[in-house]
This record gives sequence, C-alpha cells and structure tokens, in this order.
Amino acid sequence: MTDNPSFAPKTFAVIGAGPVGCIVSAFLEKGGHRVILCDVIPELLDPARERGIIIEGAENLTQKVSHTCTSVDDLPEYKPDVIFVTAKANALPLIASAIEGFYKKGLYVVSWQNGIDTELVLANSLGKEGVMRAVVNYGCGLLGPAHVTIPFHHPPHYLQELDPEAKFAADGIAEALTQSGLTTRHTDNIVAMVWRKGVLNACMNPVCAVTGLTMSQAMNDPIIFNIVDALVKECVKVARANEILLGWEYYPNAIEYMRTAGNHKPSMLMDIENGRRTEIDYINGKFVEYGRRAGIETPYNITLQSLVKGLESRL
Ligand SMILES: NC(=O)C1=CN([C@@H]2O[C@H](COP(=O)(O)OP(=O)(O)OC[C@H]3O[C@@H](n4cnc5c(N)ncnc54)[C@H](OP(=O)(O)O)[C@@H]3O)[C@@H](O)[C@H]2O)C=CC1
Ligand SMILES: CC(C)(CO)C(=O)C(=O)O
Repeated sequence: MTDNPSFAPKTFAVIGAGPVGCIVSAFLEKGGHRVILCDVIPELLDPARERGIIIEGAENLTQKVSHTCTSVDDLPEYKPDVIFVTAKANALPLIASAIEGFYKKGLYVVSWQNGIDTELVLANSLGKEGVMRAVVNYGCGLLGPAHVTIPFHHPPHYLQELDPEAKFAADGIAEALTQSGLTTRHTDNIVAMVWRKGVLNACMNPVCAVTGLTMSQAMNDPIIFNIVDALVKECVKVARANEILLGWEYYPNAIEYMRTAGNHKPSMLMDIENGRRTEIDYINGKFVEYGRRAGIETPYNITLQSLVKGLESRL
C-alpha cells in the first residue's frame, strides 16, 4: 500500500497547431491517448484530423488526432486531463485568461514553449498548483498544414511542476510522453534548463530573423558568428549575475549545439517570414530585463531586440 498519488492522463489538449504542437499531438495520440488539437487557424486542423499529421526527418510518422477545435473556449467539453500550450509566448496572456474561464483543480497546464518566465504568465492567471514548465529539445518547421519537418531531436525533454505538491502529476505526464516516444524526464532544475535553452534562442533566433540565415549558415559565416559569440557571452554574464547555474561546459556545448543544428530556420525567422509578431520580449527582452536588475549591461541583446521590433513594426 502506498499513499503516493499517481496520475495517468488519458486526454490531452494541445493549443497551437504549429510544428511544435503537431509533434506533441502526433506522438501522444500514437501512444494511445486522446488528443484535441486547438488552433485559431482552421486550415491547420483539417488535415491533422482527416489525413493525419505527417512528421519527417529525425522522426518519421503519420498520425491522425481524435479531435480538433478552433477556440480554447471549446476545450472543456472534451474534459482534458492536461493542456499543452504550444503557441508562441506572446500569445500566452490571452491563452491563460481563456483557460482561467474553465480551469479547476486537477487540470494541469504545461508551457511546452521557448522563452523565459512563460510559466509565470500561466501561474499569474491560474495559480501555481496546476502549472508546469517544459524544455523542448527538438527543432522543427511546417512544410504545410499538419506537415512537419524535424531536422533534429535531442531527447530527453524536461518537465517540472511549479508547486511541489504536483510532482506526482509531472511524473505522470513525463511518463505519458516517454511511453509515446517523446522521452521526457522530470527535473528539479527547470529554471536553469529554461535559461540554458533561452541563451541558445537569444543567440540564434534574432540573428537568423534579422539576416534570413539558417542556423548553420549563421554559424559558418565568420562575421555573423562574432555576433553570436558575443551574445552567448553576454547572456552567460546575465545568468551568472542572477545566480542561474548554466553548468561548467556550457559555452562549448552551446556553440556545438548551434553548429550542429543544420539548416534549421529558427521559429523567429519563420515568424518574420510569415508576417507574424515574435517572442523577442520573452527571449532577448528577458536578458535585457534580468541584466538591468543585476546591473549588467546588455548592448547586444538590446540591439537585437530593437532590430526585431523594427522588423515587427512593418507588419
Ligand atoms: N519551431 C521550433 O523549432 C521550436 C519552437 N519552440 C517553441 O515552441 C513554441 C511553439 O512554436 P511553433 O510551433 O514554431 O509556433 P507557431 O507559431 O508555428 O504555432 C503556434 C500556433 O498557435 C496558434 N495560436 C496562437 N494563439 C492561439 C490561441 N489563442 N488559440 C489557439 N491557437 C493559437 C498560432 O496561430 P497564429 O499564427 O495566428 O498566432 C499558430 O498557428 C514557441 O514558444 C517556440 O519558440 C521550441 C522548440 C523548437
Ligand atoms: C532554434 C531552436 C531550435 C533553438 O534555438 C529553437 O528553439 C527555435 O527554432 O525556436
């Protein structure tokens, strides 16, 4: 006999039918769960339900999802056990307030996104009890609606609850993902992991968004590489000043990760190419904000943030 609660979620809602949400949806459904994929763009949803989500590259599978819907307000009728938020961070305040409309104890909401402090936006509306944060370790893009390319997949992914009382639920969600093929580990160190990924995003996403280069093109251009290198060093300084432990080998590992990512277009470049606003405030904007708090100057992050804002102002 054990008093430890366990959690075996069966029904998952996924908000955002971009490449990241399509991957989570396809794997979870293939793993025997019921998935409701939600997006404001209906054209992204029909093929996910009718033909199936196609994933090509480091992973290869085709999988239909059980249900789709075009509004977060429709989700309660499906009684999801868990909601994955896989939209851009800048969409979070609206999504959080929509979930707040039907949120109740026992529902878990996972920020399966990039960006620093995204989980706090959810917790601000929903409270800490049901909110979790993940770090996603794949790169992907859409070739067409529900048609995903995944040039690299470096599992495990990581997950942590904000409220220690909900650890059993985080374990259950990590287990559901893992047995579905998206190996995910529980961690007690999600903030440092979010920052580790955040530094990579702060270096690659705006540089590629501004230049139009893929990750490997940016890393192989000696002039652009100097900017990436200066950004990594500036972000590491901000992390240290805020007592975020990135780890001993962080710098060489970060450079290696970016060098070997291949011809991936970071999601921010895709946003600019598709005329959409970006997550810049949750990425470089956070290094500027945390730099200021700790008295660290962040000229590279400020410059990149301003350039991306300049691109957004043309929309
Ligand atoms: N692409 C990548 O390689 C990786 C991305 N990530 C992160 O994962 C997250 C998702 O990325 P990605 O899949 O590329 O994002 P996309 O922007 O391609 O997809 C998100 C989708 O969510 C939709 N959406 C926005 N608001 C809502 C809403 N209120 N209700 C329902 N749907 C909504 C968007 O519509 P609309 O466009 O109209 O806003 C869009 O179709 C981001 O944080 C990203 O940084 C993490 C790892 C890798
Ligand atoms: C580029 C990558 C894979 C890592 O920085 C990413 O997370 C994104 O495209 O947003």
